[in-house]
Amino acid sequence: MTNVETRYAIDPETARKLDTQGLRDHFHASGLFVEGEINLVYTHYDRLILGGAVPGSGELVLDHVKEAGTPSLLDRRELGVLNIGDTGTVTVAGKSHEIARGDVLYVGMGSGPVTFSGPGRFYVLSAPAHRTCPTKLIRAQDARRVELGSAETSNERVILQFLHPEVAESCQLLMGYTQFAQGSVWNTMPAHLHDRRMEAYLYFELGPDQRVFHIMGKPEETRHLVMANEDAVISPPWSIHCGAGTGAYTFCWAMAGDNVDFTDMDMVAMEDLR
Ligand SMILES: O=C(O)C(=O)C[C@H](O)C(=O)CO
Ligand SMILES: [Zn+2]
Repeated sequence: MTNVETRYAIDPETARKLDTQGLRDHFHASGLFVEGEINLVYTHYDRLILGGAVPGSGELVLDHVKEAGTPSLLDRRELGVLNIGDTGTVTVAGKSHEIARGDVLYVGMGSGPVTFSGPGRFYVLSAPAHRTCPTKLIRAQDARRVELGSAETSNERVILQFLHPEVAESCQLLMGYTQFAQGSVWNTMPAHLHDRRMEAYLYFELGPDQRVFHIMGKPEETRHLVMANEDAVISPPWSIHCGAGTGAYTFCWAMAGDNVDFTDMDMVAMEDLR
């Protein structure tokens, strides 16, 4: 079963007038990971699709998605898959890939239906593509590592880059996840903007009684969204995206838009935040 929810893009002036539920309706997504289901959110920000596939004891096939307007989803799109569960299998074009927790599979445009099986919990991300790049499994140990932050500012962390020009070629998708040193809770602080690219975050490995306070909005007009384990947030191109956890967590970031330049960021000065 594949369920799809559409989220339309809204401008910052509209967003600043929203109450808590309004913000959640537009930017927050929960319940993506349900056994026996593929649950997708189709956002009109750069037409990124994000979602979860949890096959359990059966098999799930990602194929026709009406919202994409093509017979098969990947006819005009590329796909990234991160496994946040136990080792599972993703089969593409007759080839099965064993994906361990923390590995990422890139699937190129035109690959046809994608089949999920085994005890994995698969986070899927798809963006429109204009050419085929090779399907590639990237193990966690082969990701590009960027160490940032410090214990003094509670933001010591390592960014693991999987869909990045130096690791695996893609058309639009950039993707990876960020892990924290023990005791560090702040992600993406100091904050930044990149109006040329939207971003989506999935928070995971968060305890059931813990939450991440995800901060969004224009730097001079911030709001927060309270995120539980396996909740996702859509970050519009005009918004900062950062957060602090009440406990340990990991988050997957993914971007689509004008370029695949991870360092294309406009830093926001602390004194400009409101
Ligand atoms: O911890 C961080 O900082 C990040 O992971 C930043 C995101 O990857 C990002 O916002 C990239 O634009
Ligand atoms: Zn960013």
